[in-house]
Amino acid sequence: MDHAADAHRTDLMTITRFVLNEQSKHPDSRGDFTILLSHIVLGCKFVCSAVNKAGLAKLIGLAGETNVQGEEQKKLDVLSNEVFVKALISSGRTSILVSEEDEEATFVEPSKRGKYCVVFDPLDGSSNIDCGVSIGTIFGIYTVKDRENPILDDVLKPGKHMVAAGYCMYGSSCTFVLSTGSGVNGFTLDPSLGEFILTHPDIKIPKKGKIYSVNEGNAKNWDEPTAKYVDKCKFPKDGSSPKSLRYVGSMVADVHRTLLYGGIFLYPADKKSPNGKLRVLYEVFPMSFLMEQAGGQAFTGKQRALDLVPKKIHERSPIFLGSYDDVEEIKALYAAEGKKE
Ligand SMILES: O=P(O)(O)OC[C@H]1O[C@](O)(COP(=O)(O)O)[C@@H](O)[C@@H]1O
Ligand SMILES: [Mg+2]
Ligand SMILES: [Mg+2]
Repeated sequence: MDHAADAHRTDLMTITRFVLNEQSKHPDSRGDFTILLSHIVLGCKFVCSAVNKAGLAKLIGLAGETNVQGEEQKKLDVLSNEVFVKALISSGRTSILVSEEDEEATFVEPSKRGKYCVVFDPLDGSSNIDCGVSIGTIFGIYTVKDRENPILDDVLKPGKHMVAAGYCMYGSSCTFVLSTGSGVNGFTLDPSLGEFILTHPDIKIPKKGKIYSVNEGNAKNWDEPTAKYVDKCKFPKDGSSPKSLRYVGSMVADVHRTLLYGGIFLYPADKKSPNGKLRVLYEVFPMSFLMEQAGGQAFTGKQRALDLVPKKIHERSPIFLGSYDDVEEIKALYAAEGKKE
């Protein structure tokens, strides 16, 4: 690194500095959230490094092992889960953890408890892990009502009650996107500094987009409003240009592109999966929270996604999210369908 040329970079807005600035706006804050977030960020850096080395894992091992010949490698999603569970518990700021990888919620032992509950998908986009395509981590944060007595209802709450949500995308660059309920900000990892730097301040999703994103291989089983909507994207009758189709198959990557370029991401219900595929607590809610904070919308086919009240921690829901006007269109189609019934 050319230190003289890089001297000016010390005034960069790192994620820690950003969150400390936010914290200073709340005089009664004791820094618990800042500490929790720094542990999440550390987990993301660790997973980012493991993802970058994934193709070499058979040779050099993951998690810093140097000679693992003959030893079975940990799968990346299992490793990521361990990383986040440890990072979150050691923050001393959590009481309940819900991970996609664990059947049951984890209740943190009393001596390590704190005021937050974290729901997370440690590695999202599992079908893309082995071919080096973008994957990510998704998280949402609630507060616990009574720290002495955390209960499952502390996390079985509508997404609108989250105090923060975000994701980290392990792609051509490592990008961390965060909302604490007052807008959305994006940070990019500078590998030479090991710091996330604010690169996308105050992200606003375009009001209308030119891209739709869906697994069209499921079209045969879609309901009528979804089928009609996708047909309109391809054969618009109002003289506008057809939308482009982009589908990575990693929610983090598909939602990140939707957030920056505009458009709509759909994972609808179908005849085979009446509740869709994506999980309410750690996929649908955090992404819906970010979309609304960026000026977009998130809809389940029946209601505002953030109003859903989950009954189980791994519950699923159909989801349509993205640019305000594009989601308005699909809402109108579902409303018209409802009137027919
Ligand atoms: O392969 P499909 O059916 O299109 O599903 C893709 C969706 O499944 C997911 O991979 C599910 O997440 P996990 O990989 O965390 O299980 C999403 O990231 C993505 O949006
Ligand atoms: Mg996922
Ligand atoms: Mg996952």
